[in-house]
Amino acid sequence: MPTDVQMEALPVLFSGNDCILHAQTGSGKTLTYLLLIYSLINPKRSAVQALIVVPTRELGMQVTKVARLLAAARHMDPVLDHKSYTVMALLDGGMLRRHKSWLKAEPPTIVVATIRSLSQMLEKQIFKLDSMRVLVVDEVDFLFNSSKQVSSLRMLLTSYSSCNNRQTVFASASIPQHRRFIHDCIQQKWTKGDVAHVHVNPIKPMPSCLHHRFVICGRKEKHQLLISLLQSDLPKSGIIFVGEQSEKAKKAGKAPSTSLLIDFLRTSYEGSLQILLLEEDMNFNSRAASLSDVREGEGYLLVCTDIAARGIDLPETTHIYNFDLPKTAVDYLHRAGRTGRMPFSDKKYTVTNIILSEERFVLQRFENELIFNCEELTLEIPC
Ligand SMILES: Nc1ncnc2c1ncn2[C@@H]1O[C@H](COP(=O)(O)OP(=O)(O)OP(=O)(O)O)[C@@H](O)[C@H]1O
Repeated sequence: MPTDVQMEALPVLFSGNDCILHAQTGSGKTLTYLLLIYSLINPKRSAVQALIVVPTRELGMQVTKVARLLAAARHMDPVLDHKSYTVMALLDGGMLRRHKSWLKAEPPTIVVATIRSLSQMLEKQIFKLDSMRVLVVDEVDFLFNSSKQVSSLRMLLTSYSSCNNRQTVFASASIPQHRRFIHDCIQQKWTKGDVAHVHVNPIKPMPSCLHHRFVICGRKEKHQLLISLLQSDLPKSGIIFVGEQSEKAKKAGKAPSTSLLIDFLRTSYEGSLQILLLEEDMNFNSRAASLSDVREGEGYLLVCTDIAARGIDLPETTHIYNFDLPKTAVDYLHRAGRTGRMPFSDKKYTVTNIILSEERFVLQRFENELIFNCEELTLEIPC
């Protein structure tokens, strides 16, 4: 059964239009663009026919997994003569040397890539994108906002500007100033002039299955308050978002808040959930290990920075805790959207903000901007 965004976007995509897919977190945008890709590409052609650009290795691994699941299903189709679709993940921290020989020997049908790894391969002319039928940029607003990634993305979009036999899809739950963005897309020829803007729930960007709360406490009480919340909520699995360490604190050799919180939880949390960490400064193998533990484990408490706020799909997550408030309303939207990821479920999921009294106005601003209500919760903090 298609979700709302799939119902609205698939006819547009199947009729050949370029599309800005703008719909709530957890609404099924990934399957939407993958269904377009599988409807157009031909496994008998030996060329890269679809490219999906993602902002992080973690999201890339997830999209690759879904693309491979669909490839396996298509492989069973007798009409296709058992010719298989191949999906290559070209992601930062991957084994680019191994990929090089694979690319030279037999180009994959679909490439899922982070912009840096992709640019390296294109610069060295290891493969070509001349036969590309679909170009997807997932979490497009994040990529345009990222000082490290935006220039390479612009270069890619300009070098492979829109043409008649290629479809372009830009996807995100948040596209700030979307009219301006669409105008730029057409002006710069990143999309065709008749690009469709599929905007689902435009007046309610936040999924309605989320219940938002806040607790006010002093700076030194935050850790203990989190323990009290975990004891009373008994989450099935939860994600705890912590602010990123400032460059100044890094230079001063201070321990990051994530490590301090992990150490605290390992000594003070008495529940049964596995405690895991995901942050930028970990090496890629540890990052991959954390996420695979999350996916295979019984139940988890994932302590992370905003690295896990975009696109990551862990449907078991029942609770989100903002141990530190995010910087912007858009970040709030994406963090909160890591729960409530079962499109047809009528369950409620909880997002809890642990804030200082002086941060109440910031949260209020997010509420106004994203049109949701946050309820105050009072909790006894044990000494
Ligand atoms: N038609 C469907 N029926 C049931 N489940 C679906 C359907 N389409 C997608 N899903 C599931 O919904 C979940 C969310 O989908 P997906 O990750 O594509 O969301 P998204 O819109 O990309 O969210 P985000 O903006 O947070 O990245 C996934 O677990 C996916 O398997």
